[in-house]
Amino acid sequence: MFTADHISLRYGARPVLSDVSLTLARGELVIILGPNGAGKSTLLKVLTGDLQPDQGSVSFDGSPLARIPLDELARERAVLSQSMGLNFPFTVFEIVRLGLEAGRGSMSRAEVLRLLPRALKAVGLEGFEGRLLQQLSGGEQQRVHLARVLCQAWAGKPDGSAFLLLDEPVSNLDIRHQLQTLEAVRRHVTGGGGALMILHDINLAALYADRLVMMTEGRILRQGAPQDVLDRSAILDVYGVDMPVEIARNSGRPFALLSRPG
Ligand SMILES: Nc1ncnc2c1ncn2[C@@H]1O[C@H](COP(=O)(O)OP(=O)(O)OP(=O)(O)O)[C@@H](O)[C@H]1O
Repeated sequence: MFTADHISLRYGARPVLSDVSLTLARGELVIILGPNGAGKSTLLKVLTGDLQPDQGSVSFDGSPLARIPLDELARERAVLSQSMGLNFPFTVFEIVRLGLEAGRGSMSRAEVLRLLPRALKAVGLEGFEGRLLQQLSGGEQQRVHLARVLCQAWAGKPDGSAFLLLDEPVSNLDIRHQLQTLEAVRRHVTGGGGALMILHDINLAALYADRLVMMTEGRILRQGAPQDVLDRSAILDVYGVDMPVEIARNSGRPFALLSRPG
């Protein structure tokens, strides 16, 4: 379990996170919503250990995050960042295998290699193994990285208990692949893992989250079950956009209606 306790962080003089507390348990899918610049990615980077908070602490399964060796951490949680910055002529197979290598613990090389086709299938990229990453579309590239992250999580914890920490994992995907990706994350969580995602689509977040976290200006405004968190006034507060919220008959989940401002 991840526990972030009273986190504050500044970039130079600018406060970016102010007294943020958040937990993430196995068996739970937590989705962070909030406007550009709210501090969502910064919070995720604090949870991954990439950024150190100025105040507060992060622990994983009761140990301070900073005390956990990086190779062990790589088996406990797999991270999808917003930008990958990979400019080498790697094939899809090579990229996804990076995840296997990062996560590989006690599993044999042959065992982990069997995870690769499963991950490519989960993101709808069967048959893409030999293609060069640079020659794929933006959405296809994003799905390759998702497959890499899934492989890392599965290889790291063969019992399915690893955590996925995903920064806007569906930002380039069409609706079918958005749903396919979120279903893969949901399956991971149902199988005993944990997942934290940053999304911008309010309705997609409300449909999939066990817990929604609404951030604005470096703070958590509300968190809880989607039906408890998502309402017209919260959306107005956070985004400055008036969106009536109804309950969808097919899912029983809240959904926000879009209309032109003014
Ligand atoms: N390396 C940095 N140095 C200085 N300021 C930064 C840095 N990274 C981010 N910021 C600032 O910190 C604030 C929070 O950034 P962050 O990336 O966490 O926002 P976000 O909620 O993830 O936004 P988005 O939805 O646009 O991805 C922003 O105001 C941003 O300009």
